[in-house]
Amino acid sequence: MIISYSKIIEGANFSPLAQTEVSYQAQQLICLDDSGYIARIIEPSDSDYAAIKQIAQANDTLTTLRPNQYILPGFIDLHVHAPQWPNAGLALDRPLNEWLDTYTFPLEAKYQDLDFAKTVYNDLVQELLANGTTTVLYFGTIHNTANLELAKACIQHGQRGFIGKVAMDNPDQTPDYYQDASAQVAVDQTEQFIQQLNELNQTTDLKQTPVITPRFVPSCTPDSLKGLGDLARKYDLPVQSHCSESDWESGYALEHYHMRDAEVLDHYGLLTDKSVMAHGTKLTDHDYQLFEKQGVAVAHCPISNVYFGNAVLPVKRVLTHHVKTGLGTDISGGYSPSLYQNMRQAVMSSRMLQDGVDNQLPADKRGVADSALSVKTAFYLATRGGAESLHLQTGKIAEGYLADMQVVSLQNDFQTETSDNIFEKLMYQTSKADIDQVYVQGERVK
Ligand SMILES: Nc1nc2[nH]cnc2c(=O)[nH]1
Repeated sequence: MIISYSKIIEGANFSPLAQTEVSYQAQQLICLDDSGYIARIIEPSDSDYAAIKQIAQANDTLTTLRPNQYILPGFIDLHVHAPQWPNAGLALDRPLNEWLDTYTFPLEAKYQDLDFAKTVYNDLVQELLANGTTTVLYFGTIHNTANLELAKACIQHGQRGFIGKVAMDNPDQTPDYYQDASAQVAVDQTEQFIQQLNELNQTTDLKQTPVITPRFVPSCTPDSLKGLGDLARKYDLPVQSHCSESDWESGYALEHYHMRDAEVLDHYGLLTDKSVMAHGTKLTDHDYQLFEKQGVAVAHCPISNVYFGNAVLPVKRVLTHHVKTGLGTDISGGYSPSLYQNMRQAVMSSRMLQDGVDNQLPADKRGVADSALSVKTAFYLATRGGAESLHLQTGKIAEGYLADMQVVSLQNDFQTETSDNIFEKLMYQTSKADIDQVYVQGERVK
């Protein structure tokens, strides 16, 4: 049957097939329905290709790509601190706890100023979209009015946001100018934000999801962790936190709870199949087993981990344990808003893990065998890995998936005889300026 679609994009596309495989199609019609899904993909060999293309041309709903343009799924960033955007690129030479106290908490405290919040959040959301990122898992601040501004910026500019009011009530680990006044306040404000966001969602088709967000074990008290675990269960919502990010962080849990920090979060009901834990550089095999059992995902933040992680996350090992894994920029522990840059760093860090870095050691003692990631796996993490972590039907160019896509130009188009060459060049050479179009749920947002 010949039907018309709300938009059709004609061109070549790459899409993840599996953790180590990517599919390439040289020419297809990607047909979108009016709820923002890919309704149908039509091959040039299909008998109705020409007729459907002609209808779209007549309706002015066809976009035909140039020969050097490629469609990719939109990226999913699993870890962004929205309020830290003004600090991107600053102070990365300090250890995590010092960086938080000296640079991060003073900046986050400023978001009681709504004008400041609006300015920063509008800029950040547009910047991430311009970099091809269509869904983001955000930490906000402790301030609900500012967190709502972040949600409004996502709606206005057309990005799918998962947004958490940050809970941090431990007076020993948070400054008095930036903390929740008590565990009860942290939990009540989190519940209030859930309700406020649900109300805001009545006004839009692009739903923003509230996320339970204990900052990390050190900045919360046992009472707030327990209250937040109860909320996660009551509302069946995603949870995000930092877990085993550094020697200091994992040491804190051992010293104060005599448990690993993953176990502390699990004890309070915060590890569920909707939980996304950032970093995890210090997780053990025992923790991976716990994550697999509970269905917890890891947000791998390869740039940030170079500065604060104290180790390289062995992504292949994590995947071998069947732990869902995606990528995060961790602005501003990571300096770049681009998941392309993070895919590259994921590959580079994994190769350094495999070879080792101490040139005084013999080759066979220097590294961790079988650690190197391919760029195809990095692409998987930025697309399907993120989507699986958030239970989203996206991250793939396929029928029945959300039409979250980016159209990228390959400028340096020498040596492009094979689709693998084209794919590798796109992964390693794309910059923001090469991302020509971005679609979220079928709407063009760049
Ligand atoms: N990278 C990073 N780690 C944290 N641990 C607790 N808070 C933070 C943060 O803002 N950034």
